[in-house]
Amino acid sequence: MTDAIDYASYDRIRPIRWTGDTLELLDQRRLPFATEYVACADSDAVAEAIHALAVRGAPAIGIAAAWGVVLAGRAIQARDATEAAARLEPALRHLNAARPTAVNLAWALARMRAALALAQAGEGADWRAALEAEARAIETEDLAANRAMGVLGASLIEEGSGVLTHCNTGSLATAGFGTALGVIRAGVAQGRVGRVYAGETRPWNQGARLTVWELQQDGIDATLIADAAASHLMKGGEVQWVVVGADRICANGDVANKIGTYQLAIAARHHGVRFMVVAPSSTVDMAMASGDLIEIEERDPGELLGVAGSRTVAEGVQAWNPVFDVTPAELIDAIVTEKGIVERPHAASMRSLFGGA
Ligand SMILES: CSC[C@H]1O[C@H](OP(=O)(O)O)[C@H](O)[C@@H]1O
Repeated sequence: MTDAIDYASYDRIRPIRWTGDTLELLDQRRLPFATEYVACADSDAVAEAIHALAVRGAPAIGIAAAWGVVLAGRAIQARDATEAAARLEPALRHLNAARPTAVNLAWALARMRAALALAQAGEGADWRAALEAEARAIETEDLAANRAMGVLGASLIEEGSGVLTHCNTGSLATAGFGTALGVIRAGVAQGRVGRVYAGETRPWNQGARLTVWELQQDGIDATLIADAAASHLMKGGEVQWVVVGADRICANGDVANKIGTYQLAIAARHHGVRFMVVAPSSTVDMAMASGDLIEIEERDPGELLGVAGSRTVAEGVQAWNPVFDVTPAELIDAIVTEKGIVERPHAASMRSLFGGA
């Protein structure tokens, strides 16, 4: 069934470009009406781009941070990998502080630290080359994982199904092809997904500005709905699966994802719609026991007070802007990763696929 998928045709959108000297990031604040790249010449610029959502999406921010470490390595002098590790630590901590919820950021930085430790063991081998090789490996592994998850997740979906997705989990949020959007792409190619619905995903509108634009580039018809229309859509029987991404998957199967995911899971269970979470194993955090321990990022309330720069709320009104929530494992029918599928996840089934912390 994978021969139905022309993966190369999904590679048109490249949110992260390493030029050899700088990191170019497709500015997702400007999409879909302007295609502009932010050129980052140092790791601080990468950290700022991650915090400002010029680049966003759990896997994508990990990949960008890895290249940020490569840029930091270009900016220091160090006799060997041991000295480099000490001199680079402030830059890694600054990158890690850019956003708290997606574990992929910390996971990628831990991979970069490990690459330095390995170079250290190699008696001061070319540690800059080791960092660049690791950043490239993180990126290529993510693309391979997405392509594998696409087919794996699609295999759960019966022919002609309707699917609702949330936020953006496509090429813009990853090294390519996407996580939940990869399942939708594979499912459409195989005739398993017949109808695609995307929630606008207030307040940053990742669904309205990014997901339906990505699918349009693929020639895939998607219907945009207001977040508030999701339960009404499910009640009408048009949707058999809700398919979403993740920012952190805990040891007991609880999942942090874009705000609004939790209420989609509640509505899905009420209406007999199945709920699938799709994420690479770099999003699994077996060291975090449950979702109530996850730090939920709260962003500027101003993101709620207007749209595209024009204010929609009266002056002086208070707003609260948590941008993630936690869906408990008992509301999830399947967690799909490149390592395999955990159906009806719980601590034991998570351990059997991912081992202990
Ligand atoms: C495959 S992206 C995973 C995840 O990241 C997004 O958050 P954000 O747009 O704030 O970076 C969203 O929660 C996606 O589901």
